[in-house]
Amino acid sequence: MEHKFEQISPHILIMHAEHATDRPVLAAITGERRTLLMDAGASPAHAGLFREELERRGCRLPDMLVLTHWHWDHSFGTGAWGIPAIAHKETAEALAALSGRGWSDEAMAELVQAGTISEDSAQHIRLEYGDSREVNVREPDIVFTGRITIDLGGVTCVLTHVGGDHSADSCVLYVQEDKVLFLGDALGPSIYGGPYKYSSTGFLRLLEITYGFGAEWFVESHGIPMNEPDFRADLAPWERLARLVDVFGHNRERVVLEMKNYLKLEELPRDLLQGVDYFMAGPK
Ligand SMILES: O=c1ccn([C@@H]2O[C@H](COP(=O)(O)O)[C@@H](O)[C@H]2O)c(=O)[nH]1
Repeated sequence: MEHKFEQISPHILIMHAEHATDRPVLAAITGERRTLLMDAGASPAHAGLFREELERRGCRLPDMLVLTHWHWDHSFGTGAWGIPAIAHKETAEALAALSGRGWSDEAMAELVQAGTISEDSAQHIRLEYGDSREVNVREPDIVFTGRITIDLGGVTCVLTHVGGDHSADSCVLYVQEDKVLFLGDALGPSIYGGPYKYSSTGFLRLLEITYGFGAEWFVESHGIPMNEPDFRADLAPWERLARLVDVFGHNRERVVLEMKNYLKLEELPRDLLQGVDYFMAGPK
């Protein structure tokens, strides 16, 4: 399989997301004194591929890492880096609850049953780690609440807790000098413990926070980096959908009708129809 790496701004090299096992974007942000890693990766194999590329390019290897949220694909690679990990208090609590557990099929079935992970995640973990899997969940070393700023030497990274439907511990990382905002999965729906859900007011709050940074580039963990005009265009129908749900509540028919009128379409595309379902399943 081909792996894709890209220098997206003067100080940032990313490893692109890979969809077979749902590996998210990883980023190395390098200043004059230090390199910060954004997300640890799904596994030692995932982490190892990025490390090899950094070495091949002669980049300074990461001195510390930050986690955008606890989900396995972002955090289970932590131990492989052997560096201090920084995470929000709720991320640390979620990882503490998973650390020391077994990850056999039976053990994962229990976690699925409890709504801690989904069957899709269990399947992705099986594919990422193979049959004789050894999963090492490491707890973070530095725990914060609210916001933490990391000075890499001429490059300032601000990790901010934003919460949201996807995961209550979600954080976003803003690299000030490069005007790049890493969103993790903060804009996604809730995926564990029941049907996928969005709350319209929660989603609109997150959009306001997102645009408030003044970023020129936006990176969602399972997508491709987008400049501001493309990102706004991509999010516009979702923003409209959330505003309609704010007004019409769980009146699905009306929301769908208004969306069709707005988009001047006979039928809504599949992803937006799915989005309507997520908003209908969630609180306002
Ligand atoms: O729509 C989705 C998205 C993700 N999953 C599974 O959950 C984990 C964690 O999700 P993140 O969005 O990366 O935090 C992911 O790796 C998938 O296994 C899902 O089931 N449905």
